[in-house]
Amino acid sequence: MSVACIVVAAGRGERLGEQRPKAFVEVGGRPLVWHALRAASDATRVSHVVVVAPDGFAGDPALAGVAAVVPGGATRQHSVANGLAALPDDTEIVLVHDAARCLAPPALFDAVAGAVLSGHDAVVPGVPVVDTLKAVDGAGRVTATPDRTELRAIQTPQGFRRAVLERAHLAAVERGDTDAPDDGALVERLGLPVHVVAGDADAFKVTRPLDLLLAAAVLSRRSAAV
Ligand SMILES: Nc1ccn([C@@H]2O[C@H](COP(=O)(O)OP(=O)(O)OP(=O)(O)O)[C@@H](O)[C@H]2O)c(=O)n1
Ligand SMILES: C[C@](O)(CO)[C@H](O)COP(=O)(O)O
Repeated sequence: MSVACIVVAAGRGERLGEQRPKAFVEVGGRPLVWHALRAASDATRVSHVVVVAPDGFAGDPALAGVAAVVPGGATRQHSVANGLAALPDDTEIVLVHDAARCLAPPALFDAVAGAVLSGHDAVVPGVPVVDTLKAVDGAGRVTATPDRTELRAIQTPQGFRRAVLERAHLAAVERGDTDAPDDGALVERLGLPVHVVAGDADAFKVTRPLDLLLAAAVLSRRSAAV
């Protein structure tokens, strides 16, 4: 079955606070999106990669060799929809990955694709939550402390049977949803099951400046190990 991966890289990166779009900020001498694309290409089950790029970056050398480069949308959800529209006709399984999770290992792409191939229509990787989480109301008062053992921090790549993901995005447009937190949430809103597989500590999202230091440390650890 043909597996394609959409790498979304069109965000601004407001929380990182750099001049250039976050996916084009460098770590270990290469842009985040370069690392993400390399991992997607190194995954044995992925046969086609589409990257969603910010305005003015379609010709950036970091994207060289990628099968399709498409423009970003106003939100992550719109960017994924643009990537979906550019998939080859024979794609049956779609992985959606954040360029910001630039160090997710190829094995994680393969594990997620494998779970879809084994019969789950929607698969998200997740890791146990390490902090105690509390729900808080507008007045700053705690309203609940959910049981942490039932919570997972959800990562990408997320994997879907193509028809399910397309249906989920179409239904979102019909409902007027524009900014879903992730693609799994759109499938949940269809009332369909979403399966969680084990995530990977290296698939953390580069969001704030401290995350860039962590990414550099992970890359150093990897190069010391070879
Ligand atoms: N309109 C958008 C917004 C986000 N993304 C992508 O979605 C991923 C996850 O989003 P996030 O980490 O929130 O990135 P930004 O939106 O860039 O970050 P911020 O909210 O800090 O601006 C990133 O790879 C980002 O490039 C995208 O392709 N198009
Ligand atoms: C898709 C995602 O990475 C899953 O954890 C996350 O929801 C993206 O969130 P953000 O608000 O775009 O940082």
